[in-house]
Amino acid sequence: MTTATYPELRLTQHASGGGCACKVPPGELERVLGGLPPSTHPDLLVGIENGDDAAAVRIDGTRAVIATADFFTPVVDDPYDFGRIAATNALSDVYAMGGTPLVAVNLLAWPRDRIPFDVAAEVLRGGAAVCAEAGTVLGGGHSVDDPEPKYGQAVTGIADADRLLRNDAGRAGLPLTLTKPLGLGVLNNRHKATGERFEEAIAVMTTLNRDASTAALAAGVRAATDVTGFGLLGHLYKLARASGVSAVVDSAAVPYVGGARESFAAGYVPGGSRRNLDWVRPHLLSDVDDDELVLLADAQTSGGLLVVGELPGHPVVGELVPAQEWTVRVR
Ligand SMILES: Nc1ncnc2c1ncn2[C@@H]1O[C@H](COP(=O)(O)OP(=O)(O)OP(=O)(O)O)[C@@H](O)[C@H]1O
Ligand SMILES: [Mg+2]
Repeated sequence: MTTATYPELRLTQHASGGGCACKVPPGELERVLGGLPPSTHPDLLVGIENGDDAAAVRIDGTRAVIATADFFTPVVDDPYDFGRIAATNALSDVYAMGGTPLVAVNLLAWPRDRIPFDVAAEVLRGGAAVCAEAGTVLGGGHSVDDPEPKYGQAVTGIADADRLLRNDAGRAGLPLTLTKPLGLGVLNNRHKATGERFEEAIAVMTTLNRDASTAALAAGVRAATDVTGFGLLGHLYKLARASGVSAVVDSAAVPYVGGARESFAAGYVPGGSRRNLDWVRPHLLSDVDDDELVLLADAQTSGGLLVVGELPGHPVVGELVPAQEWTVRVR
């Protein structure tokens, strides 16, 4: 079964949001999670206090289990690509903690009365292809009827308990490296509006963060996060805040997927990107205009790793500095 069987089908038209841009706004999420009782279990190495990428639980003297779940509405029309992107994004949070994903289970929601359920098979096939590439066992899943299609995975991984890539381990004086270009939210927004296909964006969103994670661990990196729905500025703000430092971004050094700037200038921008900027703005000092800031806050789907340290082959986009009255500066 392929999209050729349903040539008119446009998955993105069946969802209000799309991809990581459909995440709950960061400020609201933190307010609600703040009401949860804190976990004091002695083996919990990383919980929800700093909004890190996944939970980490020590299981013996050296190892930690990494647990995470991610699912969202279609970010592209092609069901196979949607499956690949959602799975790549779900595995990413394990890589962002410095872990190896061992087993994934599918999370599927489908409006069976509006989209043939056969199409869901294509989504699942895309997710399975990514797990095969990652060497992750796909071990089952859960499926529900839902007014909007959604897909993702819950992923369990393993990591060296003393070598996690945490978002609270950033130190002043260290460079910031970004392993994928930005602009994915802008291009996904244009794809949803026009149906145009952006091959480079799909290639970026289906690239595993595995190699970047392995390179970061080999380089002795201690702090990293993945850049997803809250954008570079949002995730960098969270990392700097959790680490008790401030961060400087060199806007000219930040890479973008081809066509992103033109698409932004033409008015394609997800609502989530502006919300991200609004959230960070009280903690921001900027030498650049608002358009540049919205691009830097663009809600990414299956974005790259933001690494505190240098990685060969990837651009340094800024640095961490001692804490200032602002948390993020863009120059
Ligand atoms: N419903 C929830 N209950 C408990 N914790 C939650 C819930 N939703 C989100 N969180 C926690 O809030 C933090 C931020 O979540 P968020 O989804 O932005 O991060 P993430 O897992 O890194 O996602 P992404 O796939 O975008 O990288 C994480 O620590 C996550 O575990
Ligand atoms: Mg994450």
